[in-house]
Amino acid sequence: MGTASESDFGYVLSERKAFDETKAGVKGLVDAGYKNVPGIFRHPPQKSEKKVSNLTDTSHVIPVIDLADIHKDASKRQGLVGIVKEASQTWGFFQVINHDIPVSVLEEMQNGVKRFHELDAEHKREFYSRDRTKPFFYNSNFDLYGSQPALNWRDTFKCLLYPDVPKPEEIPAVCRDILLDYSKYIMKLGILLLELFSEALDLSSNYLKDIGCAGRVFGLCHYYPACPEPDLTMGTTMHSDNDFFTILLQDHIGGLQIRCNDKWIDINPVPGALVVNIGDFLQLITNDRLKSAEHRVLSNDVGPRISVACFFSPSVEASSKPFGPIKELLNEDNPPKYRETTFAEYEAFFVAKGLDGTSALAPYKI
Ligand SMILES: O=C(O)CCC(=O)C(=O)O
Ligand SMILES: [Fe+2]
Repeated sequence: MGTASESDFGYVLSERKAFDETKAGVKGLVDAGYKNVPGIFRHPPQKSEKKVSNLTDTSHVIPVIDLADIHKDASKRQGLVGIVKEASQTWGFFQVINHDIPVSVLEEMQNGVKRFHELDAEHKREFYSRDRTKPFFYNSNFDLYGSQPALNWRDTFKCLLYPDVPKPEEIPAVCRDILLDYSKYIMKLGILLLELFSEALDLSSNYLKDIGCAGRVFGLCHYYPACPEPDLTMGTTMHSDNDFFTILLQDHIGGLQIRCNDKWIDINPVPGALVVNIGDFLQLITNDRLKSAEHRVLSNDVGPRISVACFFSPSVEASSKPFGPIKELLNEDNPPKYRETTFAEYEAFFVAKGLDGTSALAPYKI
């Protein structure tokens, strides 16, 4: 795999394979001293869709919701539910602070992810896999063999967090303790968010939890190496998440953007905050009451950028059961907008398609 020139941009299966077989990810390219982005990572020009700063235009500020008062009294809670509802309907994204996860835990989680990705290549390659059923594995570009035109400048490890965590010996020692710790905090916050989403929909507090919206949770722990030519590639191409909702921890580097009215809006890092976003499956079961937003991550000449995305999905058993718009949310004026589907079918479609910029929800629209 030589250094690519401008002209050999494109989908070259043999080069993707050669990259895969290094089992060293994008970090391996950087360590090998690549000064140019190889052709398989070169995206068609898209950053010309200019970044929009949300600093000057207050209509583009994604809310930062302070959860400190959530258990204080009913009217405070009602107020917060209103803000969550508004943000989930308008943006599909918000940030939360005072969420009860100590900053020391957030920092150690980022450090643990960094330590894993910076293990020596020989040790790390033992964990390299494309077997999605494994409770812990790492690779680069889950959709490497998909149809998307170019790869992303990112490596990822995936760890199951609920209902089971991997056996201790299945998790590398450098991130074992913190993953086990983080999973407990994330479940608690995830259940609270499901209560708030339920209340925002005028359903009973436990509704979304009881239908299995926190049946299985896993973390995607991303490492975006500094990129020598960041304008030629992407950290993560545009997509919406294929789950009910996601709790995302991002570091201080930035680059996460959401798409709104054909503009890209920055989700600026806020110290101590977690980003929450609605996934396609919550949009489907709420019949478009809550919206999943398309988002992407720009690559950067500064790095590595670390992020941890915790995906809330149906349990393995519930993945083969049909989900459709919640009956309580339907009436004559609000007929179902989606046909029923199983999560397994939807997920298989999402994975086969890869992050090619198209919607995985569209085929289920009535
Ligand atoms: O790294 C990020 O900030 C976002 C990652 C993401 O969008 C995802 O894992 O679905
Ligand atoms: Fe995402």
